Amino acid sequence: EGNRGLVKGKDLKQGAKMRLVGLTGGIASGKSTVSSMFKHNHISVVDADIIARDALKKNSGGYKKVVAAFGPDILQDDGQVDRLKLGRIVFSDASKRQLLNRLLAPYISSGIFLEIFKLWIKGHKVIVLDIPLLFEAKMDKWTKPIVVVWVDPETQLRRLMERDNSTEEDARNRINAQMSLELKKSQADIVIDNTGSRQDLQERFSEVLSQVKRPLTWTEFWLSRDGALSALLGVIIGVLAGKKLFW
Ligand SMILES: CC(C)(COP(=O)(O)OP(=O)(O)OC[C@H]1O[C@@H](n2cnc3c(N)ncnc32)[C@H](O)[C@@H]1O)[C@@H](O)C(=O)NCCC(=O)NCCS
Ligand SMILES: Nc1ncnc2c1ncn2[C@@H]1O[C@H](COP(=O)(O)OP(=O)(O)OP(=O)(O)O)[C@@H](O)[C@H]1O
Repeated sequence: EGNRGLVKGKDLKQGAKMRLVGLTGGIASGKSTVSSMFKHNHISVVDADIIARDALKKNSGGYKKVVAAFGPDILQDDGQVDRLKLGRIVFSDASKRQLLNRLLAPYISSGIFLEIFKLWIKGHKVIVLDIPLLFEAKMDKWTKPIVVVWVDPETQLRRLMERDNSTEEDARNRINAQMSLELKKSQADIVIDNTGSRQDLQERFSEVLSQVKRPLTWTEFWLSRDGALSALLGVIIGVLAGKKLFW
């Protein structure tokens, strides 16, 4: 067993296990909506978009790399990154997007692992990872089950344009910057179809919640204390070595 010798007793062994639930989908498919439902049910969520935002904060390591690569044109008067402007650039040009992903990847992945580590230290056993690019960044191998929030393409485009008040062209560019939602759906353990009403979503969510909260099994033992520690060390060493781990 993964945690033999480190903890004694059945309850403590259970306590050493951890379930990392992957939550992903397409842009505007409803991940944040589902993620707040998890939070309302006292399940902790690590939000990759927030970590990515921190990675671009003024004078952070990621900020310096991105400004050096993209030039001061992407800055506002106050020196912060103009996210709308940078978004227009990277969502209409695949090579620039790859460049941005490559520059930010080490900060985002280490930020995600740090958050997981903090929650794990506090004894959280079920942690939801809300990561839009879970598959693209190959982080799906860390998570089980993988929950994909799906919507039909017309609904996705309409909700995206309404939410961001964007043109159809900008919205389509953003959708096309991601792996197709159909492909993500085919790789999911659990699919949440969010094409219907919010009420429909709430009902489907309740079913998913009970699946996510079912007792932890020994198939999850590799994420025990030993497993988590070695994974974390691996990531830290990888990041320090400057390896391209996820992109
Ligand atoms: C380009 C940026 C500045 C645009 O900022 P903006 O505030 O307009 O959008 P926001 O960050 O809220 O992202 C909205 C959605 O866009 C999608 N998205 C963001 N980055 C990417 C990307 N590199 N590739 C594909 N889709 C992306 C996600 O679905 C995300 O939920 C920003 O998205 C960014 O820094 N992206 C690179 C970092 C990244 O990969 N983030 C995704 C987290 S895993
Ligand atoms: N079932 C629903 N009915 C109507 N509107 C919905 C439904 N679910 C979500 N929405 C709305 O659709 C938009 C997209 O949802 P949300 O922001 O949760 O998507 P997201 O997947 O987190 O997007 P992103 O990838 O950009 O972070 C929001 O404006 C949200 O309020």
